[in-house]
Amino acid sequence: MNACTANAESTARNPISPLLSVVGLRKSYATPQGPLPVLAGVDLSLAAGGTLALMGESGSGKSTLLHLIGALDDADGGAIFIDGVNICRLSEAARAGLRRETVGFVFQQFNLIASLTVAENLAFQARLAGRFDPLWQERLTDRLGLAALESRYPEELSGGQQQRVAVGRALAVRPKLLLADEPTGNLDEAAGDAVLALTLDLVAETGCAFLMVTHSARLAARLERRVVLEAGALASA
Ligand SMILES: Nc1ncnc2c1ncn2[C@@H]1O[C@H](COP(=O)(O)OP(=O)(O)OP(=O)(O)O)[C@@H](O)[C@H]1O
Repeated sequence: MNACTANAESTARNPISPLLSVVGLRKSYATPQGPLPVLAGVDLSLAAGGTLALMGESGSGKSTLLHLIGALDDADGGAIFIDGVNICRLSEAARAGLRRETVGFVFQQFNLIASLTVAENLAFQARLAGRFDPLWQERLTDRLGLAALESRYPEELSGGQQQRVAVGRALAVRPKLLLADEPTGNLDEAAGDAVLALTLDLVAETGCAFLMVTHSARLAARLERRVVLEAGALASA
């Protein structure tokens, strides 16, 4: 049982909660100078199908928060409910299942598998999750403008093309929540705009919730809501 489990609310499932609900989340890192507090009681909620931009200065803890929501790291206290389940109370195996099936990730570095083609990269997560759907893969490939590139390898793609594959790979699983950490941070403005527009279209089509970390107020304005992380807590932007 981790500290997050010990401090979380006792109710494991809350049927009326929004898709994502973060309650009093706390996280510090151990450093040689002592604990570095990063999140000091973060509260956040996101409805199914909603889109939210997470902003804040460099080092304010945006990636830390995203990693906790994606069950990539453990909190020190508080609770994170996804679809009514407090993920802090899950076993490591159940958290791995959540990362595979329920939560999709897109990172600034596209993180494609170099030895796999575009088509194989697109299908990779869905096959792992036992959710490969050839019709959905075909639709994603078309919608993302990747049909002519299916047999290429990542090194033969532009950054924008690679990120479109990464978005498709995450959505091929039909996750309930898509988390993106600066997904356009390595792209020029035109390519970044195109990737975000496609992502928002597909997110709307699948009905999944979308939480995106960005430094760009211009891109954040494309999402329904914006919050800013400051001094360990969130405020509306
Ligand atoms: N594993 C770690 N160990 C110690 N300190 C860490 C660790 N990971 C992050 N930090 C520190 O925690 C703070 C928050 O980092 P985080 O990466 O979450 O910020 P961020 O808002 O995403 O920053 P950026 O916008 O620059 O990506 C920073 O001061 C960072 O140095």
